Amino acid sequence: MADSLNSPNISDLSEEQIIALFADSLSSADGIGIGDDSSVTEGPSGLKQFLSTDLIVEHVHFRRQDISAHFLGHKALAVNLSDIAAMGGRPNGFYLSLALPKELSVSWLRQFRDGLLALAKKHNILLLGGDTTRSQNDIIVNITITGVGKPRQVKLRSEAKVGDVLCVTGTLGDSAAGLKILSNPDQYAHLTKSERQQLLESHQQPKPEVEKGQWLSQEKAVHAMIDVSDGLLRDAHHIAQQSQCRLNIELEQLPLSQAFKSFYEKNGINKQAQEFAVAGGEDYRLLLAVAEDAVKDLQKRYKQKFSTILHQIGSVSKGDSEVEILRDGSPVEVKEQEFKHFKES
Ligand SMILES: Nc1ncnc2c1ncn2[C@@H]1O[C@H](COP(=O)(O)OP(=O)(O)OP(=O)(O)O)[C@@H](O)[C@H]1O
Ligand SMILES: Cc1ncc(C[n+]2csc(CCOP(=O)(O)O)c2C)c(N)n1
Ligand SMILES: [Mg+2]
Repeated sequence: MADSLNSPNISDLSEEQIIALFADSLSSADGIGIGDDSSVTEGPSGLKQFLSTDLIVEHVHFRRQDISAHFLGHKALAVNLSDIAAMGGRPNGFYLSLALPKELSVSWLRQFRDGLLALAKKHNILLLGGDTTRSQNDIIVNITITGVGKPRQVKLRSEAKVGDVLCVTGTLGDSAAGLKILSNPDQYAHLTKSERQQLLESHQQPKPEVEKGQWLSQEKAVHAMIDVSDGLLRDAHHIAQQSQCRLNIELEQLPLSQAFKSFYEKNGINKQAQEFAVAGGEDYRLLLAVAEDAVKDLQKRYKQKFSTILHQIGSVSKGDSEVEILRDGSPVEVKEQEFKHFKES
């Protein structure tokens, strides 16, 4: 008791510092434990087993009036599937834990279930168990997901190499723009109905890139992979820290959707749009470090397979474990706020 009186509270710590209280090091040399998008252990039939867990908390990850129960069910599973995708794994089962306030309607819960199970069915994965309890006021959802992959195809955050090229599987910033629209609906009347719809959909119904992750995992030239959940800047930082090299991201190369550009057009501030896209979170795209001599061929085959572009957005170089953001080749300081649950690390 006396100790807690003198103790600062946890808002003085970063998320990384809080996690470090439970783990000696965030980067385990063999990639087995804490520090990646999932843990990696021995699985059945000589495969590796992936396991990951994610919390969704009302007021932190969503506001009840902003998202239907169906979409929330979808999103709760999607963010977990994305972590398995980032490892190059094939998801195979999940557990669902719920803390629910007594006043919640049965109809809300049924719709949540339908959204969740529709996505589970699409990915052919089974609900294996969970836990159910009461909460005072807020809805809290936790999903733990499992997956498998071939040992040589496991993609870690720690394997980026100096000279690699950075690629991203799709546009960035749409989800963060969707969140802005939900927060200030009147400010974005200049968007067409379909632009608005597209941005809201990215936020409320993200599409985890499971098939792309598995396809990319077969490529030896893909050295490292992570999913972009906290925002490109923060997630690139995780690769930089764990691979102990410098990541350089070129703002002009960032893939931005037409709807996202329109979202920003009103102010005519394109520079700000790029910075918003680099900082904004919940994109659920894959960021990868690829051997430079293989990237052109990989992009060609990726285009043939998925009819979409694997965007080249930067490079990996020797240096401190930091991320440098460049505009026209010169470093810039990004002023947009990154998403942080706690203090800046
Ligand atoms: N309380 C905790 N105790 C032990 N390990 C933790 C704890 N919280 C997070 N971790 C581990 O720390 C690493 C980073 O966690 P984090 O939640 O940031 O994962 P992420 O994939 O980067 O983000 P997201 O939660 O958006 O999927 C992961 O390996 C995770 O398992
Ligand atoms: C009401 C509300 N406020 C803010 C946000 C934005 N947001 C919440 S969590 C997160 C990063 C990933 O989280 P985690 O690492 O916990 O998976 C982001 C960008 C939101 N979706 N809803
Ligand atoms: Mg992740």
